[in-house]
Amino acid sequence: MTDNLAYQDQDDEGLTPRTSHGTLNFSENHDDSVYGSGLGPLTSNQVQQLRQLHGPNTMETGRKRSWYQILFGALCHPFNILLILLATTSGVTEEYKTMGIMLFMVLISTVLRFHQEMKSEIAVKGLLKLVSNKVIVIRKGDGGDDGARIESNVSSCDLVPGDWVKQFPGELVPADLEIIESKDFHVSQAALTGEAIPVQKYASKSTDFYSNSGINDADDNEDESTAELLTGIVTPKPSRPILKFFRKVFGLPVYSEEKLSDEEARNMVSELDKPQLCFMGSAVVSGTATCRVVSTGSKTQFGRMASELAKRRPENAFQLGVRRISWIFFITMICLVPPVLLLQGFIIKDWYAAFTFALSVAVGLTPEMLPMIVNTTLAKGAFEMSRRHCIVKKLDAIINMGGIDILCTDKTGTLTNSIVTLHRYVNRQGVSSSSPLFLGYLNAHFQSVQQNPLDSAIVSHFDSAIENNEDPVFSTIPQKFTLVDELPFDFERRRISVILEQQDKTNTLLICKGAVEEVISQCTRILDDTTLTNVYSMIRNEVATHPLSNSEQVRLLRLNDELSNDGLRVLAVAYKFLESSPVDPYGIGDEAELIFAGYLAFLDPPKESSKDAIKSLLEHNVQVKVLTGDSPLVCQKICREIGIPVDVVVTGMDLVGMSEEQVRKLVEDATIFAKLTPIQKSDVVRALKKNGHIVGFMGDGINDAPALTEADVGISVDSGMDICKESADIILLEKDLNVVVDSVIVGRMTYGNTLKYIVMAVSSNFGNVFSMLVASAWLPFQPMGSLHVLTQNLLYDISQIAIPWDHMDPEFLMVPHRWSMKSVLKFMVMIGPWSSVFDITTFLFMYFYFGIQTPEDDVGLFQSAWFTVGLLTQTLIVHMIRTPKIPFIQSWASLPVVFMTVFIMGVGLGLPYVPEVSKWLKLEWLPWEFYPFLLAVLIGYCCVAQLAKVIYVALFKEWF
Ligand SMILES: Nc1ncnc2c1ncn2[C@@H]1O[C@H](COP(=O)(O)OP(=O)(O)OP(=O)(O)O)[C@@H](O)[C@H]1O
Ligand SMILES: [Mg+2]
Repeated sequence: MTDNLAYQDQDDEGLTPRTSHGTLNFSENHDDSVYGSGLGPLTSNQVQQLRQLHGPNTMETGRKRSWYQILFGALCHPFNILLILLATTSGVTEEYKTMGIMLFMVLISTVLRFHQEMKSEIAVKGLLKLVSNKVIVIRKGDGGDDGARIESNVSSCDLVPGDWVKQFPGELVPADLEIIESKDFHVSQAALTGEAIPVQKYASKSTDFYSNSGINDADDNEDESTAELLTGIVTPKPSRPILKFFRKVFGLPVYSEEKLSDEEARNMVSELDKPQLCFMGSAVVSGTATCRVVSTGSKTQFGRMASELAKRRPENAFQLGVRRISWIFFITMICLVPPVLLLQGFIIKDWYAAFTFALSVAVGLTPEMLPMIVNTTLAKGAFEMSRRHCIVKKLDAIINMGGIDILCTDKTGTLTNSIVTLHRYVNRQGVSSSSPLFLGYLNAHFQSVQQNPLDSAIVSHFDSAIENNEDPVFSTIPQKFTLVDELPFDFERRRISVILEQQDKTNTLLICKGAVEEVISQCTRILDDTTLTNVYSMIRNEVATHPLSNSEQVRLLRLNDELSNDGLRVLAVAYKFLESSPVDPYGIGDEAELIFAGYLAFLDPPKESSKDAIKSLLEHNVQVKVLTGDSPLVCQKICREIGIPVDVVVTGMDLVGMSEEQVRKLVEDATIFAKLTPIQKSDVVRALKKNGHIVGFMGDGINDAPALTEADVGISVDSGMDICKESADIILLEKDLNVVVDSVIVGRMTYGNTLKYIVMAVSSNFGNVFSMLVASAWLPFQPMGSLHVLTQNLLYDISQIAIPWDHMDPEFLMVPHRWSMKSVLKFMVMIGPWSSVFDITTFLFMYFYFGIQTPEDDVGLFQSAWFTVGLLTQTLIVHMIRTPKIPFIQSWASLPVVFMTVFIMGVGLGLPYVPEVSKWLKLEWLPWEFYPFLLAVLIGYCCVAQLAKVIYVALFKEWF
């Protein structure tokens, strides 16, 4: 009990008074006045009152951000802060013009980033509303406490403490729950503990007491264990308003103010171990349960841990790369500014001017637009994807999407239509027979787990058989049985059984259906179907059966192969009679010595659209591999039809016992992986990743969740299991591979535009560093005034704001791309210094041709000339670097980029001639002799840069 009380002991003052059995939290969570008189399901009135008290069952995590958080994020980037600091320094030294320009840069980068991020946030929020996790809730009807229990499907946000919910495999536990009743109920708490192995949860003795006695009684009860159970329910510290505000602004969860202490963490673990409690964020792996909600939203254990959990997410290569690049810029600046200051100070002997010059060089070397361009490009990518009905949960997943070179996918619904129909039902001889249909129907009808497409197909086929009056006995069937027990489906056994009792209590029947090998392996006899007069004779045990011989087993497997080769998905159906009141509860051990009844064969034809999508993926150099739990033959047939190569087929059995090396080799060659368990699916993805691939995984079933988490990009669909949507990075509103193709292209485009800016910034900065050092060391005057440096920088920044709206060459979009720091550095060294050659040429020209050699000469002309040359070459670099081709001849930038660059070049050329502005900026008229030189420099620069590009591509076989 002390364990649980320990972390209840804190409120704002750390002084939560305890009740006799627990703490205030207990009474807070279970306030009698609103909690209802007992612990049965709630009435709608109670639900309303509880919702007012506890709010919706949501948490302030994830990517939902309000406008001021987005604005704050856009403004408070280290580069902006640096600029604001530099601007403040300029303000202090009364350099108001410099200050104004710096603040204007901050304004542009903030406003643009804010605008694009808001736009994408609104679009994604709108789509996210369409994706909500539903849960079956049991509430009382209008008759108040006496009202009938009504089950309904509600959004998990609508749950309140006290609600009763039903839980099924694949669902996420929607709140902290206490189990009332369960069957083989296993949950994975990996999201909370990192422990992948599912744990069993069941109602404990104390819970039984609790649920039977009603909350008021429980409060008075002496039973310590009940109090212990209840005190496990956490109410976190309410945040102080001021802290709450700042946490909100910083996008941190407002409900968890501090890190858990060791003791708290220990207590939490002991909570997680309790078999009768299930926690939000866990996933139901198998079995079913009826539970009562104990805490919702931020009051759950998950809510409390969310800030800790968020930190666990590792950065991907791209995020890490951008951070490193930012550091490189920063360090370069720190290293360069002091020598520039000293050189200038000693040479021109004006320390004030040297200081302002060094300051503006610092600004010039800061890629202040980097965060704006990266985030705007990503946000724009997310917006583009949202237009294709594709929700990006994590922004950087877009970049990974562009890098995918292998797409693994499940089969049903992705490659095939999700509409499965029951096509044939045959006996051991392959002849149509009602017995497998009849047994299959009972199995599908009585199982409590939500039906999958195969079960739905059986039920709807059976219903239409009743409608068509195919067999009059059919219509009376469900009423003749009651469900006694059930052995739920799992992906290891690949079978599901129900145990039914005939209402006249004559027989107890186990009906098993599942994957062919897995069912036949449990059969010892086979139904002699020829003696069947009507299906009742079978369940009355009036039909002959005979032992299943080895040769007959082989024949059955051959029949399965024949059906599978026709593209049919086959399930085997078997049954047996059981003792009606066994000593031990029914269990998986009862699935033995079964009587084989026949096959059900389903039609699940390939999707028309997937053929084009596969072709397009292959054209875009994305290999497609199918990872399925289904049989290899059906999968091969479908793959052949839609154009996936089927050279090497691997099954789950092949992988068992293989070394990591062998698996890594095998996964390269094979395209079809059949009969995989969920863990094997994720093993295959991991092996591919280890081989150096960027792997996308698309799936929608509970068995796909581990692989979705493992993959670089997990893709799921709105109609998929909750756990899949939770594990995925990208959710599609329609399960269509063509949307994946579009997303890959958007990803590559986004990556290209981001990288374009990064390599432009690194290479032009690298060149500038050289030019500045040479100029400072050589010239006895400033090569450019600080105001010139800043204005040039500002104009250059403006010319680049259209980059997120640029396009990439079609060739670039045809291949996957991945972040490589090495490439960026190579680029910087190989391409960067060329601009310095032309800067130094300009110095020489001004020095010798115009004779500007001492501070007494026309320094203003020198500065104006370098201002113009620097601005024009820098702006041209946008066109040079965006493509490995010849700009304007082989490849054009998008209209916004062309417009912005031409506009800025025009402004640069015109500025010296605008009377007031040129005076303000200290720019001078340039004589006509300068212009032929300028033209020669620009042409020379383009030629040299093009040559450098050709050499670079020839050497490294890549262009970023
Ligand atoms: N409702 C069911 N009843 C009995 N057996 C089932 C049922 N659902 C699936 N199985 C068996 O388990 C096997 C694996 O399940 P399933 O086909 O759903 O795996 P999967 O990997 O999700 O396949 P896919 O790639 O087609 O989505 C199936 O081939 C089938 O034999
Ligand atoms: Mg599936």
